[in-house]
Amino acid sequence: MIRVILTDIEGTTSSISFVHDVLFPYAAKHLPGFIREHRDNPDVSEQLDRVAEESGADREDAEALIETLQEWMREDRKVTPLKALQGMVWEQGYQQGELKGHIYEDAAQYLQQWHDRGLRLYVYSSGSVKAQKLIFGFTTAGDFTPFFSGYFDTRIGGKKEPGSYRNILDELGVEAATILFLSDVEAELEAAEAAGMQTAWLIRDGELPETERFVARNFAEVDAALLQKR
Ligand SMILES: CSCCC(=O)C(=O)COP(=O)(O)O
Ligand SMILES: [Mg+2]
Repeated sequence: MIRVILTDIEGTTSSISFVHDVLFPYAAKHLPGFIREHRDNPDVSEQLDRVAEESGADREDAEALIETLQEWMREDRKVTPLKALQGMVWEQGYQQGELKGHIYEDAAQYLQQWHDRGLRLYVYSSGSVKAQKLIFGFTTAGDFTPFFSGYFDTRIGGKKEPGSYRNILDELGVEAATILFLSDVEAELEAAEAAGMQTAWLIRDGELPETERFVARNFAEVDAALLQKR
């Protein structure tokens, strides 16, 4: 029986377009100025140490670090220090009212319903935990953070690695088969299944793939097929 929902964000609860056409350009525009202004802040400085370690760029050369980060953004690299810094930049945007998180209507409706029906809800995204709390805290449909019991990001491991899902299982202390992982990326579903979790593949647009895997267009279909038996 499914007791826990673990959900991806981009392409699952929220549109790919919001992340790629709004959030990522916002970070690309504001990150250089943010780093120049806040490079001595301990949280920023810690992430810049990690950018230098990971890239081999000179830690003392802020412009070289910024160029590395811009390159990682162009390549959509899911690197923890980039994701942490993007979250800090987006925080300013959400707080100033320049950003509002996108959430699909069906996701909004069922996240609330599943919470109210006693399911425990968790997020697992490549976006940092800060970024996850922001997108769900400042959505166009209100604050969804009260529905979530916890958040996981790349600090627990990459989303295509079975070990990351085993780490999440250790943290949650529940049987793998009681967790339903929702994602739009098949390689992530394969990794979660290798750890014993149940999965649903969200295909929001375009043709449905030929697959043995459970596929849904939206959260209503997930609910009807997998969660009504509870
Ligand atoms: C937390 S919103 C920004 C999401 C993000 O930065 C990203 O790279 C998308 O990752 P996901 O694992 O949600 O597909
Ligand atoms: Mg996704």
